[in-house]
Formats: sequence, structure tokens, C-alpha cells
Amino acid sequence: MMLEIDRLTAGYGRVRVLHEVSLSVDEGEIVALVGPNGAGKSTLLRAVTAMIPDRSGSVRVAGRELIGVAVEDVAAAGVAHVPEGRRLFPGLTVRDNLRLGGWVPRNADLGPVLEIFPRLADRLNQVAGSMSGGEQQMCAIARALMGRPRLLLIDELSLGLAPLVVDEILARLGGIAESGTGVLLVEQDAGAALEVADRGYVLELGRIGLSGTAAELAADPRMRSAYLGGDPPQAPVS
Ligand SMILES: Nc1ncnc2c1ncn2[C@@H]1O[C@H](COP(=O)(O)OP(=O)(O)OP(=O)(O)O)[C@@H](O)[C@H]1O
Repeated sequence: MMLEIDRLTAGYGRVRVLHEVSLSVDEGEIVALVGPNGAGKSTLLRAVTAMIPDRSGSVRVAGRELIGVAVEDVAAAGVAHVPEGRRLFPGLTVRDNLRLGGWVPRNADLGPVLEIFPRLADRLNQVAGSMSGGEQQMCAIARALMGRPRLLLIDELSLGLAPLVVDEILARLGGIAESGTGVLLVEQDAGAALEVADRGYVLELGRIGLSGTAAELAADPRMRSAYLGGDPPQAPVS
């Protein structure tokens, strides 16, 4: 397993947000984590990356325990995080944003990430803040890939983007996973996430409510009525 979370409890000070959450992401697998606002999805990503100190349970990446280690050790274990809102350096060029993502910036080879996001190749000298939202999201994911992570955590990829742009970016995740990287995708847009994911989990009030393959979740009546905009299950007509 690339990521194995076992009974993770986490929160902020005395407020517990996650309650004994267990989930996994295999090598080369795309796993969607969906659920309502405030369920704790971003908190789960922050707990994996050691950005919040109040954690218990187990978080293992490629077999290595990350509970109790510091943020820099998380990066060294091969975890990259694309946070909500992208957090690019808007005044720096695309090239410099990408180079900052490499663990050894001076030696960073941009080739592999430009292959995944060719659109960035034409914009290397443009300042990141002047690009479209979709291009900025590509830049944020590309920056995270510069360290050749084993595990890529992406928070709200679709935030503020048009559906067609979201589809274009999501379509690239397959290529990233093909190289063996595990992808954990936190997404408000459950329908779009399940289209590219292999499996998924639904987080509700800090607990896993439902899980299964993407096809199972997409067909689940509760999932359809709550998150996929489908009709609620109908009573049988007598
Ligand atoms: N820094 C913080 N300090 C205290 N409470 C926080 C902090 N960040 C988040 N929370 C609380 O933790 C809970 C879960 O928030 P989180 O952002 O993880 O949810 P989410 O599922 O990602 O929601 P959304 O889809 O709206 O981003 C919320 O009740 C939120 O108010």
C-alpha cells in the first residue's frame, strides 16, 4: 500500500474533527475522498502531511509511519500536497514556481511535468498570477510533481474552475498514476472525481460513511441522492 491510514483521530486543539478514520491508497491508484462541507476532508490531508499536530492513530506511507514526524520528514517520505486555493507564488514565473517544488531546485528537470501539462511549456516565463485559474491549477499540480512524489494529495482541484477545465485537468491524473504515484483526491464535485477515480470514500462528520469502487459509489442510491444530484430512490410502484 502507498498510503495506509488506520483509525486516525485528529483535530484542532480540543475540537476533534476526524474520528477513527481508516482508508488506503494503493500504488498507481486514484482514490476520491468526497463529502459535505466541513466533514473534515481538508483536515485529513493536513493530518497526513503533519500540518496539524493533534493526531493519533497511524498514517503510513510506503510502510513508513508518519505520525510523530515533522513536516519535512513527510516530504522526504514522498508525500506532496496541492492545498486548497493552490498557493502559488503569483509574482514568480511558472518556471520558478515549478523549480521551488523540486527538492533540489538547481538540478530540477522540468521535462517530465511539462510532458503531463504541455500548456505550461509555453508559459514558463509568465508570472503565475496572470494565468487562468485552470492554468494555475495545472502549475500547482506540476509543482507538487517536481519532487516525484509517491503520494499526491490534491485538495479541491475544481475550486472556481469551469467544468470543462476541471475535466481536462482530471484527465491528466491517469497519466500521473500510471507512473506508480498514488493519488488521493479531495473533491466537492463527487461526480467528476468518481469519473477518474478507481475507488472512493465518503466522509461525513469526520467518519467514513460509505466506501467502494468508483462504479459502486456512482450507482449507490444514497450517494446519488446526496452527492450526485440524482433522484432520491423511488418507492416501488404497486
Ligand atoms: N484551523 C482550524 N482551527 C479550528 N477548526 C478548524 C480549523 N480548520 C478547520 N476547522 C474545522 O474543522 C472542520 C472540518 O473542516 P475541513 O476544512 O477539514 O472540512 P472539509 O470537509 O474540507 O470542508 P470543505 O469542503 O468546506 O473544505 C470544520 O468544522 C472546520 O470549521
